Formats: sequence, C-alpha cells, structure tokens
Amino acid sequence: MDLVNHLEGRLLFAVPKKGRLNQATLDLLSGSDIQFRRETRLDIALVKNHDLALVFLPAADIPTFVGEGRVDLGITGRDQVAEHEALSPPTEDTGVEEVLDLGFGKCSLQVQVPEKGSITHAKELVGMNVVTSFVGLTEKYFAHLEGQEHQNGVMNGDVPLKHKLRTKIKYVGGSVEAACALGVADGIVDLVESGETMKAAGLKAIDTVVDSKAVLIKSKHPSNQKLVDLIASRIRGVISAQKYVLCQYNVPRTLLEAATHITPGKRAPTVTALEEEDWVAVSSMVEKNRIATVMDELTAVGATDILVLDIANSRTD
Ligand SMILES: Nc1ncnc2c1ncn2[C@@H]1O[C@H](COP(=O)(O)OP(=O)(O)OP(=O)(O)O)[C@@H](O)[C@H]1O
Ligand SMILES: O=P(O)(O)OC[C@H]1O[C@H](OP(=O)(O)OP(=O)(O)O)[C@H](O)[C@@H]1O
Repeated sequence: MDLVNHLEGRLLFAVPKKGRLNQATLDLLSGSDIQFRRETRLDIALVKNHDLALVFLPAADIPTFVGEGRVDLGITGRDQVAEHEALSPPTEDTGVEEVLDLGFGKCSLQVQVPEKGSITHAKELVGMNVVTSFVGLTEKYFAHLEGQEHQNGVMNGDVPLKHKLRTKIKYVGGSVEAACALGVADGIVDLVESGETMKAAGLKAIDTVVDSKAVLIKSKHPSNQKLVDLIASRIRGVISAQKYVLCQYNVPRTLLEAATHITPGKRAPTVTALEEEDWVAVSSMVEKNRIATVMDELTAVGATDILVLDIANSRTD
C-alpha cells in the first residue's frame, strides 16, 4: 500500500523510532488504545481506529518536524525540545508547545570532566575542547559562562555569539563519554540517568545544563485540535493510572475519619456500608510510591482486609 497517499486528512503523530524512549512510548500508545500495525522497515503506520498516522522518527528530529508544523503531535525528551529551541528559536508560527509531562525518560544533561583531573568547575573549561551531541544547549551554556567574563571586558560584543565563543564545542553523534579518554575533549556535555556510563568512563559531573523527561508536544497550529485533545486525554489517563493504585479496606465506622485522613483520595474516598453493622468499606486512589507507608498507617489505625489493586486506565482531573 502506498501509505503516503493515505495520509490526507490524518493527524500526524511522531514517535521515537528507537532508543530509550521507544518502548515506553509504544506501551503508552497501546494503553491509550491507539491501534496500528507497522510494516517492517516502514516509518509510517496508519492507525486503525482514529484519523491518525504514526511517524517513526529519531527522538532528536521530532521537535523539528513538529516545530515546523509538518507533524501535529510528538513524543520526545524535553532535552531535545530545548536543544531544538537553542538552535532554532521559536517564532509566532514555529516551535512546539508542551502538552503533557509523560513521567518516563528521566535524565539530566550534565557537564562532565575526568574524575582524576584538576577541573572542578565548569568555568575552568572555558577556552578548552568540549564534545557533545547537544551543540545548541552547550553553546548557550558556555556563552552564558563566557558572558560573565564579557562583563569583565574579555569578549567583543559585536561578533555573532557562535563566533565569539572561546570554548571549542565539537559535535559527536554517540559514545560521547569516550571523548576525554581519547584525548578529543577536556570535558563533555552528555546525558546521565543512573550515572553508570559516566562512572565507567572515569568521569564526574560538575554541573547540570538541563533536566529532562519525556513529553508530549504539539505544533502551534495542529490540523485537528479536537483529536489532539482526545489523544492527550487518553494518554493522561494512562499516565495517571500508572501513578496510582486503588486501595480498598474495611474499617469500623468509629475509625473512619482517622482512616480517610490517610487515604483522602483524589477527590474523596468512596465509602460503602457493609452487611456487618458499624463497619464500612473504603476505596481510594493512592499514589503508588506512597502505598507501603499508607498500608502501615491504615493498619495502625485499625483498618483490616487492606487490598491494593492496579488501575488499568483512568479518566480523572
Ligand atoms: N540513560 C537515559 N535514561 C533515560 N532517558 C534517556 C537516557 N538517555 C537518553 N534518554 C532520553 O531519550 C532520548 C533519546 O536518547 P537515545 O540515546 O535513546 O536516542 P536515540 O534516538 O537512540 O539516538 P542515538 O542513536 O543518538 O543514541 C534523549 O533525548 C533523552 O530524552
Ligand atoms: O547514566 P546512565 O544510566 O548510564 O545513562 C546515560 C547514557 O545513556 C545514553 O546513552 P545510550 O545508552 O542511549 O547510548 P548512546 O551513547 O548511543 O546515546 C546517554 O547518552 C548516556 O551515555
């Protein structure tokens, strides 16, 4: 099938075709009941149950396609959005708008130097070689550092920023952490999550350029705003379901106030009468990362039969 000719009238949604954000994004789409079948090696997939087509692109390219309005929606890292904005500042019609923080893909873009070296502050890298895949953000970061020197009269304010930089910033597409050991760089600017890669390469972080998480973004004038809102609402439901569990328990009515103080719910807890007199059943949404403490506290106030259930999907405010 000639997919490109079937795109007419469909909202285009860019998803990371590989890398760290790929699987979590596919899980999110599946949880949102966005049904598609991707043919081997094809980067476009028509969605069966919506006027939507998925476009599989590198995470780094997604802000460009969405920012220029070629694609309506996208999922990528906030770091990639910031990098795109550093290289192509948004105008009235171009650039992207963040719709939702998706909660996964948490990492930070950090300035790193050899652990055993003498550099302890990013300012000491001014005038040296710095290697990165994030040239836009790194130039902006060092321009700011050098700008502090500019106030002391070191830099010439008439030359365009890029050429004013004394720090030599070089682009590499991957394995950035190898640059110092190979003698290409005095420092690097690269992503850190667990810190394992940095540690293995004998590097330490000395500053953070930007913190990142995966985000849902949209173009400034999407072709179908109603469908954008529907997709965003479905994704929001899946994220909220991932964040919460449903906690159910029985408690004597006399202890209800103390118990519901522990599980106030998103709006209010659901309280149902039990066949056994003076007892009630309570059901309430609780943040997943608090549930162990909440169960301890409920037990301490006299609640019994405490059950915790996963939420498959939700639609809450
Ligand atoms: N270690 C990590 N932990 C969590 N999120 C990360 C991590 N590394 C990268 N990311 C996020 O995933 C995005 C894509 O990075 P990733 O390295 O997977 O890209 P990629 O598309 O596979 O490109 P490349 O081929 O350059 O590796 C990053 O911009 C960042 O938002
Ligand atoms: O702090 P950590 O948990 O070790 O993660 C950080 C690493 O993850 C990313 O690279 P990735 O493994 O995606 O490969 P890449 O170097 O090809 O980008 C990033 O560029 C770091 O190298």
